[in-house]
Amino acid sequence: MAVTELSTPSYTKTRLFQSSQLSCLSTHLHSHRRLTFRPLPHTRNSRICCSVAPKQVQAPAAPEQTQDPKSKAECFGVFCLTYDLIAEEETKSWKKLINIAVSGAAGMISNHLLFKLASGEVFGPDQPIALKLLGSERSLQALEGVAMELEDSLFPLLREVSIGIDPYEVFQDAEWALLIGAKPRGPGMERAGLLDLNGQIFVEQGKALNAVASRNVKVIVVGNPCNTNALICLKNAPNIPAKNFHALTRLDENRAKCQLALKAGVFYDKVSNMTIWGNHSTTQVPDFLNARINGLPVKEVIKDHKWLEEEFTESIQKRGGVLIKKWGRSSAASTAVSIADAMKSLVTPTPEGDWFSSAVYTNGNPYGIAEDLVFSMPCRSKGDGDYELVKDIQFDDYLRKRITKSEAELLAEKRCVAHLTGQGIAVCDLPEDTMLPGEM
Ligand SMILES: NC(=O)C1=CN([C@@H]2O[C@H](COP(=O)(O)OP(=O)(O)OC[C@H]3O[C@@H](n4cnc5c(N)ncnc54)[C@H](OP(=O)(O)O)[C@@H]3O)[C@@H](O)[C@H]2O)C=CC1
Ligand SMILES: O=C([O-])CC(=O)C(=O)O
Repeated sequence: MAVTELSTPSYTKTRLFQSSQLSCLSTHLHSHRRLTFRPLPHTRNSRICCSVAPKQVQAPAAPEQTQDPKSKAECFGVFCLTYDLIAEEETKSWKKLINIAVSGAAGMISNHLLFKLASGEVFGPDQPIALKLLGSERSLQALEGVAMELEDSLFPLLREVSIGIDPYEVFQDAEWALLIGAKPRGPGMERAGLLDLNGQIFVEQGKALNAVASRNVKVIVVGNPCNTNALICLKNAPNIPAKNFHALTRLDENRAKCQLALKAGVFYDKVSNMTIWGNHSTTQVPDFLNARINGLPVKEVIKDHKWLEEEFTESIQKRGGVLIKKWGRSSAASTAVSIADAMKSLVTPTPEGDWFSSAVYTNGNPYGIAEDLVFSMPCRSKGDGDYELVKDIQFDDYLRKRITKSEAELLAEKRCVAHLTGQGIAVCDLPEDTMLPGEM
């Protein structure tokens, strides 16, 4: 590939220059989606950048016709350019590129999340990223629209974007997999039907992660019912540590912190140690026994314990549904914020004495919760992507009873998807047709 060193080695300028000049190239590449562009190794610390003259762009290789282009993950537009990385002082200190795969990438949550990730908000200003976006036949065109917006955003840290509809392609070498895509429950659909339908998606995606993702990929399942989808996914990915799978309950934690702050008349950064226990459903348990406001137990600050047990608890369990009634669609922006929070909690050391909630695999948990579930619990991280469960937690009868109810629900969901987890024949005896937060 011919590359020319620009006289002004300003990284920002270079990116702007490229993008404004390359719209026609981008179009050209779109109209030749069948062509395969052979990427050069992604290098760091070299002092050359891509230039704008057509000859300076890597020439497309001869078309390879062996694979159906629809099933192949392809780089998108300006992200198909290969160039040696710029030699700005800034980029010399950049870390190694990380691969982030996102399913449901054309959906509403992703539409917020992708831009947060690309901005550097989660991994910091020295962490370049590659986004690998999974869509479907039905969403492929919308996915191109998403990728076009990413192009137009000129994010310096966003080095690669590829889109595709085959998880075996898209999840290749993924170090993070954010599994957002799932079918919403339609009118008249039983919860068992939803578990089965979405479960099939997570069987396939678990198998694909197992086959092609990084062996230490961190997986966050958002698509509902997220706890049981995460269980299905991890059971179908036996070569990836079960500990690496999370189901998102950070939105519930954030909601609970906000409502406690409101009641106590403090700003929400004063609320800490907030655990959500159990399922991301209306049986979830926002734990006001162990949470703190200004470092004090919540029950010492909010004396109205009846409010905590009844109004507060129910308002968190059902907040997603209330929001849907007002908005006409489910929480997307705040969910994206909470996914970013959940990721940051794993890559940043947890502040001393505090913790965060995540639904993780119960395997030797210290709380007596049934093993082999994905259950939201209090976690701490050293910032290395891993976590440990918090040990010094108090329980009382109220908390135990509520946790047991959510546990029973998850055990029933597990029996209902046994055919998808390799654990025998499914028996759907869901105790009551409890709801996702958004179904109320
Ligand atoms: N855990 C949590 O805290 C929260 C979870 N959620 C859940 O996140 C998920 C995504 O929400 P959101 O982005 O708002 O939803 P959208 O409807 O905007 O996007 C969902 C995506 O799921 C994909 N999908 C997969 N299979 C189907 C199917 N059979 N029918 C229709 N779409 C399908 C679609 O992408 P494609 O066609 O590319 O496959 C679609 O783009 C939902 O399951 C929602 O319930 C939402 C809020 C909070
Ligand atoms: O059910 C949904 O899609 C919405 C949801 O999970 C929530 O808002 O917590």
